[in-house]
Amino acid sequence: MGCVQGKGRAASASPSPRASHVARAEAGPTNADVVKKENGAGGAVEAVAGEEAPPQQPKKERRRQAKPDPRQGSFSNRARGEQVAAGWPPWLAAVAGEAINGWSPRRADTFEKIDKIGQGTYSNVYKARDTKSGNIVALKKVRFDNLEPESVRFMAREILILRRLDHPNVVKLEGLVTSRMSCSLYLVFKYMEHDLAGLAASPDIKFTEPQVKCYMHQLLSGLEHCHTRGVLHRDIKGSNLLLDNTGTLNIADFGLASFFDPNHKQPMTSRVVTLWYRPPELLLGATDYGVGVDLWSAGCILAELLAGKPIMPGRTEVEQLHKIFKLCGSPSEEYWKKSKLPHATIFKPQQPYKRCIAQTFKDFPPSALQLIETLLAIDPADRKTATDALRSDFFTTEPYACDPASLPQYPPSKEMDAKRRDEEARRLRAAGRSNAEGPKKTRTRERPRAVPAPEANAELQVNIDRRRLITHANAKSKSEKFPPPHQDGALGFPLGSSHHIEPPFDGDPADTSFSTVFPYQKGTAPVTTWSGPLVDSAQAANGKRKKKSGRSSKQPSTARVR
Ligand SMILES: Nc1ncnc2c1ncn2[C@@H]1O[C@H](COP(=O)(O)OP(=O)(O)OP(=O)(O)O)[C@@H](O)[C@H]1O
Repeated sequence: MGCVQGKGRAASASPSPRASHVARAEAGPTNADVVKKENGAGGAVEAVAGEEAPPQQPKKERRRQAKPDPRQGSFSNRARGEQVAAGWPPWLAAVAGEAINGWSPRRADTFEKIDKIGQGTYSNVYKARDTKSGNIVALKKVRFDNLEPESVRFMAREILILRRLDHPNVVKLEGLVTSRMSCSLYLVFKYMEHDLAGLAASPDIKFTEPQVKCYMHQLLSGLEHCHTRGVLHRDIKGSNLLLDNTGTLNIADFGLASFFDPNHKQPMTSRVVTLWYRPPELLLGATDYGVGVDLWSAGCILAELLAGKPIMPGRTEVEQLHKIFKLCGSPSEEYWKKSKLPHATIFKPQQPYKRCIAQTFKDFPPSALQLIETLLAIDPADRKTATDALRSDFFTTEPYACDPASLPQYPPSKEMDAKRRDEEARRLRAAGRSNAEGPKKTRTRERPRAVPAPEANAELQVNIDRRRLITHANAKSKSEKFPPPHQDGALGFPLGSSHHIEPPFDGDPADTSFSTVFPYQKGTAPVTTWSGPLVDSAQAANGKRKKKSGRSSKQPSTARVR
């Protein structure tokens, strides 16, 4: 992209002293700053930079911001100029001024890359050493293929949200790495050794009830904080729940998160949340939703931790809704009427489904079952709040949650580690050694992967296009000087499943993938088919079966919502 590493005058530490002031000033949403601006039909996302006024700006400057340029946000030219002078790249200052306000960029050469530890839809994540502090950190490199302002605004939204949050169970953004001449950006986080998906999928790990309570308490505490600060996470799943070796859980990956204000509702996209953890109202096209979406995902995780496997592993949106109705019952007549969900006419089953959570999870502890019943309520209003969940019998009756520090120290178990083990096992099998020591030695079980939030940022066409091209690298394990962002290219394979199976929605006798009784004990989880395609609900409902086709399976819905 023609970027060269410049001698950007980068300050030594980030956040700068002013940053903590900014963080304080950002404490808690106000009507003015909770301005969720997802795009309208086919439109671009409004400037994230306009979402909140910079704290403590001189009056004159605030007056000038009264009529902000909607494309540029409310940040003044002077402020942008100062940011560029401080070492920020102009493309970032131009559209993400608010997000970087008060911070100074860290230089890439002050980090030593150790390993690639994660790959997301929009990012590569590296373990690195901060040569200034000596700390081990995670660097999330956000890919910008050609610096489209919309992509940058999305990333700015993630940064703004992260800066608004400050809680022991929410990942903390410690700084940003870039330079004036760079085309990319690294987000610096504390390094976390595990993620809950990795641990839960490990055949050697079985959680006790106090351990499940410990993880759930931390998850719900983190969610309570997000929700009271006006943030919906919108992608709660095991691989986004990071754990360190002290047993602390951090909610991570705010790439799909959004500001919301229950008193000033703005329509939001329904195309968020990874499929297995996506609540029925989103599958039914709701654009007016709230904390219930995260609580549903939390309910799925609670049941998964107790059952030892994902409880509703749908391959398509249609199948997901079917699994939900079979387990949680179909919505009541009253709810169909009240909710006015866009896809109600398409998906309303002819015969109502009866709720059978209690029978399905009959071996679960009663207080856990009670909480699952609440969190997996079909009507989001019945899921109540994270605060209510924290006060439930599940946490106030024995056995109590264990102390995080008493949790065992686990060997590496990240999705990436598990993927490597799977790949190694596959390689050995392919080499004809499957009957010898291979599978025994690697002691792995292939992990199914949940379909990520479909068009994660369904709002953003450029990101959808990019997903078709995303590539990944074979991680190197040697420690090396961290390259400047612009030299650290993305590599690899196109994302997306090649399978494209659309099960019939109603009364499908072929659907044997869902076991209806879960013992409260982690058994050997079956090898489950992975990520299904993301299908357009309307097409699916029309019963169109698509052939195996990577491209069509990744076609975004053209319907867009704000
Ligand atoms: N602070 C951290 N410490 C250790 N590993 C991390 C950290 N942050 C992220 N990772 C790893 O990198 C992976 C991808 O990170 P993240 O989920 O933030 O990126 P993403 O591009 O938004 O991903 P996705 O497409 O899954 O939403 C995580 O699943 C995790 O394994």
